[in-house]
Amino acid sequence: MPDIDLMPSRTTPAPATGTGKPLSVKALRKTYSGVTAVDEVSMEIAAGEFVTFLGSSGSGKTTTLMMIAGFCEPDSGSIVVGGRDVTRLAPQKRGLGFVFQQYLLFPHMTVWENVAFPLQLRDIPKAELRRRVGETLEMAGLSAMARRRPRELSGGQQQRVALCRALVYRPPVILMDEPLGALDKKLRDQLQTEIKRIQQELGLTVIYVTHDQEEALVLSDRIAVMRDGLIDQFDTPQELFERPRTPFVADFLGAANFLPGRLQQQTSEHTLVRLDTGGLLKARPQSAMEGTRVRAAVQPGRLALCPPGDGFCTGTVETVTYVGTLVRVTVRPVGGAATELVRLELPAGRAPALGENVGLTADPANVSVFPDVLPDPESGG
Ligand SMILES: Nc1ncnc2c1ncn2[C@@H]1O[C@H](COP(=O)(O)OP(=O)(O)OP(=O)(O)O)[C@@H](O)[C@H]1O
Repeated sequence: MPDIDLMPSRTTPAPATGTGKPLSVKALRKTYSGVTAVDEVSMEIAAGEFVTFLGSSGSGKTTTLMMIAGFCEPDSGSIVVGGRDVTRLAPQKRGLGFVFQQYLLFPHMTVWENVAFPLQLRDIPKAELRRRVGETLEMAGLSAMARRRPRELSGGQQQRVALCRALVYRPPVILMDEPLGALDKKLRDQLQTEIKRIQQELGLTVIYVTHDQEEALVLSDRIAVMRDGLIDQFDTPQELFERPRTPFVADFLGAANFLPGRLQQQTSEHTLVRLDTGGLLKARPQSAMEGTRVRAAVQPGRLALCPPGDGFCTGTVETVTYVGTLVRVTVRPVGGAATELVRLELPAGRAPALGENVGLTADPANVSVFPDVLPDPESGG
């Protein structure tokens, strides 16, 4: 973590108004001793958008955020905030708000003083300051704790104070790096809802970093799925789910089943895949060549049971696990060489019996097809 000065400088320009693009990133690149951490990341973020960088550890999320914040210098590329190129500006001159996993509150100051500090730095008149701090604390449910010091607060309350301090001066963009990472699951869920509510109420533009898929799905208008320093796909949660562009996205977001087979027919309406288990699976149209090896991806929640012989595959139920109102089922397909279990998520009322012989079916609109990178078994490779 760099030496962070969280406060805006007195010369920070007025935040951009709610029009146009508050943030534009072009071809950002960063290498560390020959290792590429971020490789040509570009994106445009609209006013009021909640955008999340999602990816596994080491995918370049924090490095990208730190370059936008100004704590890490890019090798190349540019960052434009509210129409102004800030690529070479110090963090405190970019006028952005920050919330990190570590709360970084001033321990000797009360909650009120912590939140008022950014406004004092900017010489905001006293009456205006009182109004804005009061409103911000109220919104975050912290009014009753205004006189406490950080050590007298829980982790969740401290993080709310940090959030208030970031939004009290209404920066055009707020950057958050795993802000809920140190909290337990229940508190995380509660604060996610609060962050989303405040963001929507104030129309804030937020860039958020997390490795937690569920958190990203709950919070985001758009998610940039990152892998090896690159954005695999930058889309709405629904698009990522329904139209993943890479196997990585399908797997990372939906823990998809990948069913190997060969592309049999391609029309403008659908793609037909002859699965290795023998059945025919209909998917949405793709741009792969007929005859090539492919993997059909379908999420567990998008599969349904049908009578054996009716669907794209028949198999035996191996496990049935109840998870609240859902039931997780695994099916061992019969036929062909494929032995991978197929995972389903069904409403609890539709649970099959262990050992039952079932058919599997899926709406073609929910099936993606990707070229297979594995050697073709029929070519002897
Ligand atoms: N200061 C540094 N020096 C050398 N390598 C670095 C440095 N910071 C990051 N890296 C490397 O750059 C890559 C991207 O790191 P980054 O922290 O951006 O990933 P991340 O997706 O945020 O991961 P995490 O979720 O674990 O924080 C990693 O391979 C990491 O080891």
